[in-house]
Formats: sequence, structure tokens, C-alpha cells
Amino acid sequence: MKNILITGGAGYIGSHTAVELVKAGFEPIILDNFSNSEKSVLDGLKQILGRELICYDEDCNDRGAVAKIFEKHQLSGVIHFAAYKAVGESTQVPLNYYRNNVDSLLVILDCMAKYGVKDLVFSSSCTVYGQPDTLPVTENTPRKEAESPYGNTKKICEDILRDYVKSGADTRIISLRYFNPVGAHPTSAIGELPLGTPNNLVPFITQTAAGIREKLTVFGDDYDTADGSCVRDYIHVVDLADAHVKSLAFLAQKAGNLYDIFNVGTGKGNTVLEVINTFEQVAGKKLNYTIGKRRPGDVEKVWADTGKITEVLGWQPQFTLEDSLRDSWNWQLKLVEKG
Ligand SMILES: O=c1ccn([C@@H]2O[C@H](COP(=O)(O)OP(=O)(O)O[C@H]3O[C@H](CO)[C@H](O)[C@H](O)[C@H]3O)[C@@H](O)[C@H]2O)c(=O)[nH]1
Repeated sequence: MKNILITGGAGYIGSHTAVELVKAGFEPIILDNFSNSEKSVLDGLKQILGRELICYDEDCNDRGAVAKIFEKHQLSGVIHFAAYKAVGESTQVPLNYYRNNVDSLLVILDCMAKYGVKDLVFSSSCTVYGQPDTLPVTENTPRKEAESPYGNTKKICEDILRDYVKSGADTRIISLRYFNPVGAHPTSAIGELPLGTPNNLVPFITQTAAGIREKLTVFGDDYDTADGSCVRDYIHVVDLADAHVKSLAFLAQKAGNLYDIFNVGTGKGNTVLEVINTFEQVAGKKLNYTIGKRRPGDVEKVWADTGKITEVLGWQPQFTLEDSLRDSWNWQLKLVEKG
């Protein structure tokens, strides 16, 4: 059994990836400090998998604790999700973001070198593209100056990985640039658990439809897009999880040293109003929303060119926007039911 350490494995994308890893014959070992995730996620995983996974309640910045896990388990790879991710908060407490997101990567790289673990998949983001000059964005589209400290940590971590591999380090690394992750596990046993008021569109939509929020504000309808609202590429979290499994499988067949980058999106852009309309159809109810002002820092439109990941990793999305919104809605209903 190939043991894979998943830092942030109790989080939204991490927990879905744990499931897909087991399905593909890997053994995930979760490391999470539960600063932005809940222990109940482990029950959801048990419900889907029919057994418990090994989980360490530790901080990824705690070198000693991380080293002990590497010492105890023979790992064949690492997926490093653990990071702070709130764009707005990162502008208030930038040092927390730099310390947490950058230091934890260095801890992981040092432990990998010390214990001879060679394969790493790193969570990057389409935020590194900012507002691209041409669409769709390929992996060669130039990165822009980061709009936030959060975005800058992703750029810096990508640079660290590139420079480390360039130095000749005996490691193989893939950065996955996620577009907008949405949806939940089709069983509704795991899904997104936003802390407080959600910043992201889909949890805000489902909480509004469930009566937890009074109404959704669409941030701007005067952009240069089909209906004036912003365009994003919304990718189902299970498809995104599968991209990590395919990345690890790819790295496992390679020898020597390697660094590569892949976009993970559907290749299709949808406006905010299209997402709302699709949600209304799948949920069979009207959503209370108004049009408001633009949100500072928002890019107008971005979607992925997915040619490279399809060609090299053989990955393709299996879920539609309807599937994503249906799964997000079912998950929200389950949360309401549980209270
Ligand atoms: O209440 C809301 C929330 C969002 N939106 C709109 O919905 C779209 C998607 O917004 P999200 O906040 O869900 O996602 P973003 O594309 O802004 O954020 C993504 O990109 C960010 C960087 O720009 C970070 O990487 C972040 O983690 C990632 O989810 C945007 O056009 C936004 O303006 C609304 O209209 N109303």
C-alpha cells in the first residue's frame, strides 16, 4: 500500500482527495491542525470508506511533529493542501499568511529530503494569473503581480518549488493551479464547511437558499461579459480531487527530477448570473438576490485551458455545473438537517 501524507486532509479539497486516493489504491495519512476544518469530517470519511483513516492533529509548521510522522510511516508521496486561504483576511494579517503558507512548505520539503520521499503535489491557484490578457489561460500565460498576500504566498511557493527542482534536488513535484472549486461528495457525507459568513459564491448561494442568509449580492453587473457579471471556471471538488490522484500516479512512474504545473478547471467559463440561474433550476427554488457594487480586487473573467492536463495526465472533468450545484445544495440540506 502506498502511503500518501495529506496535509490539510480534513479540509474541503483534502477530504475529497482522501476518498479518491483510497479508491485508487493509495493509503492517505491525514495531517491537519483543525484550524479551519472540523473533526466531524473524519466521521464523513468513515461513512464513505467504511473504515477510519490515520489522522494526526498537528500543525504543519511544527517541524518536530511533522518529522515524527515521516519517521513513523514509510511515505511514497505528499499532497500539501494545508494553508490559510481567505483573500480579505490576508490583507489584514499578511505575516500570518507568509509564515503559515511559506514555512509549512519548507518544513515539508526538508522532511521529504531527510526521509527520502520524492513525490509532491502542491495546491496552487489560478489567482497567480490575476486578470490575464488572453483567455483561456494556459500554464504558460504570464503570472501577474499578486492582488493579495494570500495570492502572493501561492506565487512564492511555486517559485520555491521551481528553484528547488532547478537546483538538482532529487524530487518530483507538480503544482496544480485550481480554478473555482465547488460541489460536494455526491453522498453528502463530506463537503465545504465555511467558517462564519462565506466569502465564496456557491456556499453563499446555498446558505441563502436555506434561509441562513437573507440575500445574495451579485458583485457588479457592468463587466465586459455576456450579462455583465464576472466569469469563473467552476470545477467539481471530486474532479479536482481526482487530478491529485492522477498527478501522483504520473510522478510515481517518473525517474529523476521534475517540476511541472497544470491548470485544473473545466475549460468553460460561467457568469455569476448563470450560476444563480442554474442553481435555481437544480434546487427548484428562486434565490433572493440583488445586484450590488463591484468587489474590490475581483478579476473580470478567467477560465482554464485544460489541454495540458488532459494530454499529459489523462485527466478530464466528469461533472457538470448542474452536478456541482446539485451536490452543493444536497450538502447544505444535510447540514441544515443535522443542525
Ligand atoms: O457573495 C458573493 C460572492 C461572490 N460573488 C462573485 O462570484 C464570483 C466568484 O467569487 P468567489 O469569491 O467564490 O471566488 P473568487 O474567484 O473570487 O476566488 C477564487 O480566487 C481567489 C483569488 O482571486 C482565491 O484563490 C479564492 O480562494 C478562490 O476561491 C466572483 O465574480 C464574485 O464577485 C458574488 O457576486 N457575490
